[in-house]
Amino acid sequence: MSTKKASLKDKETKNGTSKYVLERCASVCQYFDIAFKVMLLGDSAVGKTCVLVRFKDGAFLGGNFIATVGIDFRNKVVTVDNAKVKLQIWDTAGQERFRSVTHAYYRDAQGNLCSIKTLPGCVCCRMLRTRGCVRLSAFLSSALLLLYDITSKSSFDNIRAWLTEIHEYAQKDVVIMLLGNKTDMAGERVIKREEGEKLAKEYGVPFMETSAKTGVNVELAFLAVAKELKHRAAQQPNEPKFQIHDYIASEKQKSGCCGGYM
Ligand SMILES: Nc1nc2c(ncn2[C@@H]2O[C@H](COP(=O)(O)OP(=O)(O)OP(=O)(O)O)[C@@H](O)[C@H]2O)c(=O)[nH]1
Repeated sequence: MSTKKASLKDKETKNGTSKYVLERCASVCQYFDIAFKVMLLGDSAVGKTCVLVRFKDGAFLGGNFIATVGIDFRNKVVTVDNAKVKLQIWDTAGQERFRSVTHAYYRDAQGNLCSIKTLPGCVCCRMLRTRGCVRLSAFLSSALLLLYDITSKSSFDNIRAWLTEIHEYAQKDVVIMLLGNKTDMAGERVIKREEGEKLAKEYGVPFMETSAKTGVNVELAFLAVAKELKHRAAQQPNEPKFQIHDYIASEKQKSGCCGGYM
């Protein structure tokens, strides 16, 4: 730690809060305007970690499959309508034996006030109250990206069970999107796109097919839920409601990409 930081850290403000911590909190506050949680769910090996890595780093994790143990998260800040939106993306383990861990996080995926968990002794919540800063107002709501693998019938069949579980454990107003991953594996496809579309329509959730390998639709999936969450959080009374289905359709049209029920 630099001498400057060390000396700042040593100094206490009137209310006992270190100036160093306050300054760090303030700088992180400026980094984004609003934060949301996005959870990746679905059977083991459908590609949750790969989708996250594709979105976060623009790379594909090929090679040997290493199953996620427990739960992990990564942050990415995206721009939505000129606002900096921080997505805290939780990668869950698809294996049945970790299911109880995942359940605990469904509920926690909402209303978590202090997002700057990386700072020891973070006083951000106190800062929100004392400085009237509303930009970090909360993880106002959250989204779930539910994945199946288009080459695995069982992962598709299990989507109904996942949705039942989500309705049991998650907050009622959570944004849900269904993703059929691994579209690059056309030769091994066992689930037609229409089947994914039909299931999504039945549950009234947006749907698209993705490939963590080629990157197709991965960014669009995250941006669509970020936009939906941001609009829900900042919607003015006389503003028209954001339509995630229309947004996805128009973005796909722009890119000339594959259709899909939304
Ligand atoms: N061809 C292809 N392979 C993929 C794609 N996405 C993931 N994979 C492969 O599928 C395997 C499983 O991917 P993961 O991302 O680790 O799966 P996961 O859903 O996170 O699995 P758990 O951690 O057990 O829940 C790995 O071998 C990946 O390389 C994709 O879009 N295309």
